[in-house]
Amino acid sequence: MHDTLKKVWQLFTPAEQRKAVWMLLLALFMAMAETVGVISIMPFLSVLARPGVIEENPWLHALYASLGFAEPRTFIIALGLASVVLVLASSVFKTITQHLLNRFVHLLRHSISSRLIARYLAQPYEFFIHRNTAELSKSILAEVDMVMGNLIQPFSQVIVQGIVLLAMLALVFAYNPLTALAIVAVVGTLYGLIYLLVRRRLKRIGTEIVEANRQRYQTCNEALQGIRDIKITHAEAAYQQRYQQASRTQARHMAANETLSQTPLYLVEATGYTGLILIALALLLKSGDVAHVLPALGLYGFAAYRMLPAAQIMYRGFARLKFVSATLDGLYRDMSLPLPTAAPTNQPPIVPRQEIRLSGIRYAYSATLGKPVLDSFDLVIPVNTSVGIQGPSGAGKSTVMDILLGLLCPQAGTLSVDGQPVTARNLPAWQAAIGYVPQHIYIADASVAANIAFGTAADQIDMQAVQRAACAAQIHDFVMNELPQGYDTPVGDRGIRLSGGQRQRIGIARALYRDPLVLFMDEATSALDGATEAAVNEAVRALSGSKTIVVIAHREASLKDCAQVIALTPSPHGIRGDFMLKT
Ligand SMILES: Nc1ncnc2c1ncn2[C@@H]1O[C@H](COP(=O)(O)OP(=O)(O)OP(=O)(O)O)[C@@H](O)[C@H]1O
Repeated sequence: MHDTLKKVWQLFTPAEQRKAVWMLLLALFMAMAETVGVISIMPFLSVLARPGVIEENPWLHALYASLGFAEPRTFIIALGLASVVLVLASSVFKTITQHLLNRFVHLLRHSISSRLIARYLAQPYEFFIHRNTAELSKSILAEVDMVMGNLIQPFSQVIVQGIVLLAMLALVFAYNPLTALAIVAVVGTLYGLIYLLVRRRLKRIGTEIVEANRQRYQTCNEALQGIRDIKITHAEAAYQQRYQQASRTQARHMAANETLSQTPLYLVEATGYTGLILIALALLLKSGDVAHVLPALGLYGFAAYRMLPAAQIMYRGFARLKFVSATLDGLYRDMSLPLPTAAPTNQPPIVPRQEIRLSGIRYAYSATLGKPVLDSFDLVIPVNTSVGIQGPSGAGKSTVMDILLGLLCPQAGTLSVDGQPVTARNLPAWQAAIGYVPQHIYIADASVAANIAFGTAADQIDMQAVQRAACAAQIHDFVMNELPQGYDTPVGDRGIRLSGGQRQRIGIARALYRDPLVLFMDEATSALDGATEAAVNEAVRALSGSKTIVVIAHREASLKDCAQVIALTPSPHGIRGDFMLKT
């Protein structure tokens, strides 16, 4: 448990840790207010039952005398009113404190999930090659909530209720130490035994629920992203079943968690009330006078009324700590991902004047570390020329492009621009100089203009640049003549309202929006008809008259205008780095 709490503590920023200490203090005051509220009824009950107690009890006597009461009846009324005021004041204080605690917990949820998404986004591209994106969404959206709901919120309650419990016990102890010890023994043994019995099961279902959640998110993601293939292959039932299985496991485990963390309440409640009746009978038999028994019974009754829920809430907090520990482990691991040192953002773009060069590149994907895709690979791209990269499927064309883009970091060799190596520090400056059209274009559910000016805030979109890029990409006429709201027309989720070729042209326009001097195109025109492809290629070349263009294409025709074509060929040893120059 110490380990779990340490992990939770480390999820907080230093400011949140300080705030947590304040919250702890507030919780302490809240518990004290609660205790004062409950205890304040005791003098009232005592005097009500037996006014003679005013003379016997020095505190009550001093109060009675100093406030100048003439008769017990008005004193009883005053005590009753004072108790009501104290209970009301304590309720107001508790409500305010509870709101502050709730605010703290929910802002913490917001802070942790925001920091988690920021940490993911700061990871190098290679991180996303290894991790399933549905799993990352699950961590940001579901697991932070799960940890907050099952751990931090209940834990703040454990503290408040723990203090209430201690205060009540102290009260009973002051009145009758033996009874207090008996309560500790009975309630402690009951909860302790139940906790020992269920904790393994809680941990197991807590681990299984992480896996069930992963499956739910992944299935949902796959089913909705691959809906076309699902429709064609009639795979709806298979996906539905996969989702149902995971969802049912999750539901069963959630229910088991609820039950396991609630069950003792009924048992302990029954034991508590049995104990109360036994104490009442014992007191009555001993004194034979109901008036003598009433204050003691009032005290035990109130103590039980506050203690049993407090003990239950504490037990539930500990049970949930066990249940959620597997989820917390995953969250803690991801929140501890190293943050790459942020490169300065105000560097001017690295615009090549002579050449872009790859030298001695070795790159192996981590899944196949022993089998590099590229080994001792060299490539020189002179500026203001267009270079084509050709080769059979799987030869490593996209890998070369990803290294040129700075998305993949080679294990050996360098990418340099005019002799200046591109490193993590100046990578943003290199990327600011390039435009890229990927093989699969991602279209956001936004307007045509927002998709072309991708990543630009809506009020900062340069419409002139949008139109210039759209004209070059041969999409301007379509946007103006056929879309109902022109550049403001929403294109639907992943551009579902557009044809493949239209999506591709939007991708090309996006790469051209910032009018980059270097343009990388990975199968960028493969979905276009011959005439449109020729027009796009011509427009790209003509756009500034002096661009360095690197094109990957399967089709010879797509590369016919390139000044040189590099053909990647797999070597007999599985190492692909040989290339031949066609001019
Ligand atoms: N994430 C990855 N993990 C492991 N291996 C990978 C990964 N991505 C690509 N590969 C492997 O690297 C090799 C080169 O892939 P790459 O995508 O660069 O080829 P390509 O020439 O662009 O192919 P295509 O023309 O089919 O797009 C392939 O053998 C592929 O299986």
